[in-house]
Amino acid sequence: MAAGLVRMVCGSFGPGPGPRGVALSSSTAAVAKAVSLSGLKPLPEKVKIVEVGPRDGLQNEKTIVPADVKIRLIDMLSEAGLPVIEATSFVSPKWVPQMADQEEVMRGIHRKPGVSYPVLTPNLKGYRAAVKAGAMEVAIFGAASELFSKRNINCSVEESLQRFEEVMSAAREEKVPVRGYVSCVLGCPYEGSVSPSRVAEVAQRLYSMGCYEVSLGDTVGMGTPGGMAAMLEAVMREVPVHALAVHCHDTYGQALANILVALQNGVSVVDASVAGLGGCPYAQGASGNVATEDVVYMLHGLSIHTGVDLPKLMDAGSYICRSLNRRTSSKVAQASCKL
Ligand SMILES: CC(C)(COP(=O)([O-])OP(=O)([O-])OC[C@H]1O[C@@H](n2cnc3c(N)ncnc32)[C@H](O)[C@@H]1OP(=O)([O-])[O-])[C@@H](O)C(=O)NCCC(=O)NCCSC(=O)C[C@@](C)(O)CC(=O)[O-]
Repeated sequence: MAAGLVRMVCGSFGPGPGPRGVALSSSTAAVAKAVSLSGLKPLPEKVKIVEVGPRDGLQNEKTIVPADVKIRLIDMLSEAGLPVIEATSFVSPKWVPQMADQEEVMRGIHRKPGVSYPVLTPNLKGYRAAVKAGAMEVAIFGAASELFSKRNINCSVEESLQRFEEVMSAAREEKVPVRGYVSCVLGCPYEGSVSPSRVAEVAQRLYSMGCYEVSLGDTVGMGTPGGMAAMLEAVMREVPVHALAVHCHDTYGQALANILVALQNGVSVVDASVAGLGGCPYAQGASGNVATEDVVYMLHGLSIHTGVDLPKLMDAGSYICRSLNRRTSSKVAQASCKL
């Protein structure tokens, strides 16, 4: 594209000056009025974004990303105002070699006060190693699909819940907060459709064993807004909405629409991955998570507070894309000509 045309395209952001200039919409009152006129249900005033790029985003990279790059990425994300950054996972290095440097990463990050750095732990061995490495919060990860559970953590859903009980009991004693994931909430790459009642059952088990939050993962990004609404209706009968998060991959381009439906249902915690990095090693064909930049852009456009500085976030996205020699998957970053 000719340089002049690039400038023209990058300069055309409608009412406000675009992501680099913060003001995306005319005013909070105007947005609130427009939202209510459009018949949308009231949206939360604030959303907590859980940044999963350093873990979910990088775990599937074939070439090992040096620990110092991961550390710099995490530090840039905390500087951008992300309140929760999933830093790494304490899983078997034979299963996920990319996360084998977890101790070095945990040692190297500059912990910003007020920011949480949870890590994935599939079992007690992972939990113990995580705490030893300085983790102050962990996440356990189950699934609503038997076949996915088997491929991902080599056990049935029921066996996984028993392993998680062991983690929970150690975490309770040591006062370590635990987040829970349910994968395949809107479909499974191996089993196809997954019933909302099964998702609700697994979510309820995680919540009742003590997870302070349960993140509902559309692992392969096959869900659509109708499916999200039906699944949430079932889950919200078992788990209070304040304890729910959504974790949407964007394989079919449905992630933002699905997130909006979740917000309309009262969910106020959204997982996302900078630059849209990622994919699950045990979910063939899954693309990355929804890009954090795109989520922030949508939320700020709806006058929803996130505490995230979008230009700084885009710098973090540029940094990791340059390091991986990869084009960003964030539409907002692409439109802003960051890469
Ligand atoms: C769970 C296991 C370990 C079971 O794997 P296994 O082979 O059944 O485990 P095992 O207990 O039989 O042990 C086998 C070996 O692994 C070791 N081991 C055992 N546990 C650990 C541990 N914690 N850390 C390090 N090493 C461990 C253990 O010590 C032993 O070592 P060996 O004697 O052979 O040298 C394995 O299946 C695993 O590590 N899976 C991880 C898979 C993974 O990380 N998947 C991606 C994350 S999930 C995801 O992305 C979805 C999510 C969360 O984002 C939400 C969504 O999108 O839906």
